[in-house]
Amino acid sequence: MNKKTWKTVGYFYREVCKEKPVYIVFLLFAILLMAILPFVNILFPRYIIDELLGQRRVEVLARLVVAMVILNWAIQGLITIFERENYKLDHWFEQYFDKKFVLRSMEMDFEHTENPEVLNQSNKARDGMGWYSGGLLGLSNCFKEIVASFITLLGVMVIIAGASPLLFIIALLSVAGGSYIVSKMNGLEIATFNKGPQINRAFWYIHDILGESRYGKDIRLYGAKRMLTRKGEESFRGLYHLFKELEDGKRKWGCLSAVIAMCEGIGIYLYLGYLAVIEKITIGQFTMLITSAIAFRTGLQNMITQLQELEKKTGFMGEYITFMEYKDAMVKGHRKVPDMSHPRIEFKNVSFCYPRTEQYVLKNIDLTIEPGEHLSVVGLNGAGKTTFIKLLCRMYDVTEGEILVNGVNIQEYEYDQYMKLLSVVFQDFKLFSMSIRDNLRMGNWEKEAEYLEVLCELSGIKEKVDSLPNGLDTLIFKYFDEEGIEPSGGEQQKIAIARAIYKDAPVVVLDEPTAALDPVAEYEIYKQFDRLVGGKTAVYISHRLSSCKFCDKIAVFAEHTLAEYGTHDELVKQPEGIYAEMFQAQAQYYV
Ligand SMILES: Nc1ncnc2c1ncn2[C@@H]1O[C@H](COP(=O)(O)OP(=O)(O)OP(=O)(O)O)[C@@H](O)[C@H]1O
Repeated sequence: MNKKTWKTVGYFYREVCKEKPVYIVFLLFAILLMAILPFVNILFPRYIIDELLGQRRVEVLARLVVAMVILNWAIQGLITIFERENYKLDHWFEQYFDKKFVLRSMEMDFEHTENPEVLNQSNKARDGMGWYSGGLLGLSNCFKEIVASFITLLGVMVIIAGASPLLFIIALLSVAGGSYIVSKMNGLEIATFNKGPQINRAFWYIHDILGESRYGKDIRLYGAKRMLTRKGEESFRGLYHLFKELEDGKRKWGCLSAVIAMCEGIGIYLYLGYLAVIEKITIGQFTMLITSAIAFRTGLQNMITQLQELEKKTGFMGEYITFMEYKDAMVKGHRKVPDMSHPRIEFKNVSFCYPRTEQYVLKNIDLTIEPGEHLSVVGLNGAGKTTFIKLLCRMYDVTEGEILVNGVNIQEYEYDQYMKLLSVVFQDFKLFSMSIRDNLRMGNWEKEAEYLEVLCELSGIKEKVDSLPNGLDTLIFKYFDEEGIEPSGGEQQKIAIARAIYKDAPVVVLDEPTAALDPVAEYEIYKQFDRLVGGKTAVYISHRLSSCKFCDKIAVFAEHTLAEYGTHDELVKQPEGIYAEMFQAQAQYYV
């Protein structure tokens, strides 16, 4: 067994001991009983047969048969009870490890979620804990077989030792052949597992697209049917070939294994039959030795197979550990965030390039957002406006410089507490296929129900909600419920704005919040802006420069840097200014 096997076994059983130590107790009892059971069926028949061929005492025979049946029944029954208890716990652990996996996926550095290597590893982790290994149940079954086989082997060896070393040699040769075959089969499975994730991800990507109605329009309008079908077929073919290779290989080695077992059986019967014919052993001993030789062979073969299986399974399950232990690069602060209703935000000489890229997306940004100030961020596409917000939200750490909130580098703050300072609506916000109420509350039940009503009114979705028979309890999208709604882009944006306001954080960031709104709704949002964000600090990214008018300051991003900064009145007067030019360009269509 290699180091990875030990590490994986240690990792999982440490968790078991920590969470449900009784699991180990049941496992040990089951192992002990499994080891004892074969001896009942090896020893009793010998005495029964010898009694039948010898004195034929009915009373002795009856006692032997009853004892054998009761022992078999009792041991088997106890094994079933312990296994049933462990089976229940296995399910508990299946959920436990899955929950840890899901939590890790949600808590890991955001940049990992954009890294194909991590995404492949995540797939490997999930597959590795699934049918490839059978999870903890698979691991425990391996253990049970290994330890029980080992104990049985020791006993059987004592029985056979008195008979003949030739029996050992025949069984050992057969086991050696069998083990070689198992190692070949395991190699095939490992190769399949390693090649699987890329093909799997491509295959499921196409499936997920087809399962989401929002892709339906583009698929039809752009005639994407052929392209997607082709790509789906390609990845399906890839998967088919992968598994066909595996099954063909396993079948070939399986046939060879059957031939070896058959040769061994013939060898043992011929040899022990010869000893019985020349009366070197009794018929009872013949039966016992045949059963012992078979138990020895199957025990040893089983032990070796399960050891190889353990190595293979822990290899698969080790992928889960690799995923769980992915190093987070972002600084983890531990400073408590003080109660702050009016934070002051400072970008100090901040530069940034995205992970695995070398080009700076933001360069030397110096900017202060005063408490309660409303800042409008404008600029051409790709200038770095959203990136500026992502840095404030700690989706990435800055490459150079620092961001301070109330004089403290945001990296020093405890992450979850820091997140409570921010209510953000990104351009690519996502609503969940849950009720409107759940989408607004996001598990936060502190606010009064009436507050939701007010919010719906402010963000302009009240009319829509009131028109629905189930009101706020209507499901968004139709994934789960025919009566779910498919909100328009603008309606979705209004719900997203309401969700951000519901969070009631001291800093509100809206990235293109009105892009999908009609002019009336947009006007309403502008009009309600002060009521929506109140005296909170707010950052407002928009290409519609009319929105800048109700902001205190405007930051103009160009060529990845802060090109202009000031009030609307100041910037609009700069003759060569970018802002003045953009404002004029938009304004001319309205005169
Ligand atoms: N995850 C990422 N990895 C690498 N580069 C990225 C990533 N996200 C954005 N970029 C690049 O960073 C640059 C700035 O993008 P950003 O989204 O900040 O621009 P923006 O000013 O908000 O643009 P828009 O007005 O179009 O929304 C772009 O060139 C973009 O391609």
